[in-house]
Amino acid sequence: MCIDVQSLSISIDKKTLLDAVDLTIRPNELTILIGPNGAGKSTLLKACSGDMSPTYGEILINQKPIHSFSSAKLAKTRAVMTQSYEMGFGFTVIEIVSMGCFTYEEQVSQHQKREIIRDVMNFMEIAHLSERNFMTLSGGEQQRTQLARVLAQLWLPYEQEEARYLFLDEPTSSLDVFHQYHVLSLAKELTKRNIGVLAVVHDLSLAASFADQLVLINNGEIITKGVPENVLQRSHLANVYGIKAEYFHHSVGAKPSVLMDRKQ
Ligand SMILES: Nc1ncnc2c1ncn2[C@@H]1O[C@H](COP(=O)(O)OP(=O)(O)OP(=O)(O)O)[C@@H](O)[C@H]1O
Repeated sequence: MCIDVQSLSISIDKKTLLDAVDLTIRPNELTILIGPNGAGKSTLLKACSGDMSPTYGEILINQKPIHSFSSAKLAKTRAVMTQSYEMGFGFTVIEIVSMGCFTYEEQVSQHQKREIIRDVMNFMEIAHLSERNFMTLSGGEQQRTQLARVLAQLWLPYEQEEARYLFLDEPTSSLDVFHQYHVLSLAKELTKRNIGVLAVVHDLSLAASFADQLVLINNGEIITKGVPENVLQRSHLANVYGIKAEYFHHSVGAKPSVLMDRKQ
């Protein structure tokens, strides 16, 4: 069980967005995509979640081609948080979170759905915002609301033993330091429920602290992938970001970090 991306290429109007990408996204792992602006991270996330079609190559979810999934089956198999929240207009927080329950069928009672909504709102610390209009929230509050919505979609264990997946495009971009760690800790926690998580994160230290698999992308290609200490080598950081920086992990209990040289 995994998402298997094989020789994936995507081109639009003669521009190559992704070029021969191979990647495995495993349940029980947090995979983090890093890379400069315009590298192709969101495009790869959209392709893996079924929101964008390959020009070449194949994406298998749990051994089945992604294009063979009905939209209902896809919605039960994966949840997606994108960078834009076009659906927020005119809704309260609790209404938005409730939208995450659309995949649950008759066997889930209204009472159970209310419990799911309550639990995910508590989890994301937005219960006090329940009746607020989404458009009046701060950027961080909006992000936590959208996260609660996608969590609601995957909150109940799946009846079959199929792996599921969560896609998060820059889930920490508007969050303060506490909530950045909270959200990635939560993503990591979800991997223990047979869920594979793919997230785009710009902060290299944050990515290094949480990723089981780190994937460095530039110009639509995977430059390297693996454990953070191998990916975040000085030469890779220099070539891809044009920065002088070093990966540090001082002791087992401490989080790793990527430190920039004083002189660039
Ligand atoms: N629909 C599209 N049509 C044409 N070009 C596109 C389209 N979508 C994305 N691109 C281009 O493809 C490249 C990769 O975009 P993508 O959004 O995947 O980058 P990213 O790594 O997520 O960047 P960022 O960190 O800035 O969010 C960019 O140059 C972008 O302008």
